[in-house]
Amino acid sequence: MRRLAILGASGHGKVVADAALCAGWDEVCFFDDAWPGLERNDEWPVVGDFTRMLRQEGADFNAAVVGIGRNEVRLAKMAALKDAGVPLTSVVHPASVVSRYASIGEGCVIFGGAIVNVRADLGDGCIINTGATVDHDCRLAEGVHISPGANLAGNVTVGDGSWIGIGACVRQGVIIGRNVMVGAGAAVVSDIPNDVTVVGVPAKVVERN
Ligand SMILES: CC(=O)SCCNC(=O)CCNC(=O)[C@H](O)C(C)(C)COP(=O)(O)OP(=O)(O)OC[C@H]1O[C@@H](n2cnc3c(N)ncnc32)[C@H](O)[C@@H]1OP(=O)(O)O
Repeated sequence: MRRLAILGASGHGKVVADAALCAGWDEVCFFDDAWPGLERNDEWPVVGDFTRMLRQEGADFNAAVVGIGRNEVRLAKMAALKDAGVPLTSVVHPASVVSRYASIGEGCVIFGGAIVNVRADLGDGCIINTGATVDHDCRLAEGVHISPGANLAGNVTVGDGSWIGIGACVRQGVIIGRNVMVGAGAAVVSDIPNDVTVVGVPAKVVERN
């Protein structure tokens, strides 16, 4: 019996749980700081807070994944789990298509309908959400989130902690900096510097983060 521990009893966490069970895990359990007030996340038990997860108390588990959408929080929790010696894993939904020539970092989640094409390189803690595509030779740094239905053309680079919003698209070869927010439905056709929010078609900077 193999049990996966998920940090973060949220909606995103539920999708991670469902993907994990589809991918062959026998059971999942959640850890969340809302425990012990929060006992369940939908179908699944919440068995402890983050402190208990770090100590591997509350339930036996074989590996852990962080199911938290906020990129900087996800990376910080992953680092703490690693320091505590908790084994991290990635979850890849069997109805995604991940090239055998792609490289997937530790603690990534790839949901149903997503495609990661040949020689794409994903850093640790990335989320490739439902139906998103990451095409050939893309390089995603750590903690990047590609939202549902967003499309990266070939050879796109995305920096640490950046978030590509739902339904956005990125032209081939574009370099997106770190800590960038690309708004829902944006079309990114030129390079984007660090620490900005861009929206629109074509995408323009509207805010410094
Ligand atoms: C499974 C899941 O749920 S995964 C989650 C997927 N979610 C996403 O991808 C969310 C992406 N987020 C967005 O697009 C957000 O709207 C952001 C980050 C770009 C901006 O959010 P906020 O800072 O809260 O902006 P706010 O909603 O207050 O809007 C400010 C202005 O920008 C405009 N605006 C906001 N988002 C966009 C957008 N994507 N494209 C164009 N204009 C936008 C608003 O219309 C508003 O304009 P106004 O001042 O003329 O009225």
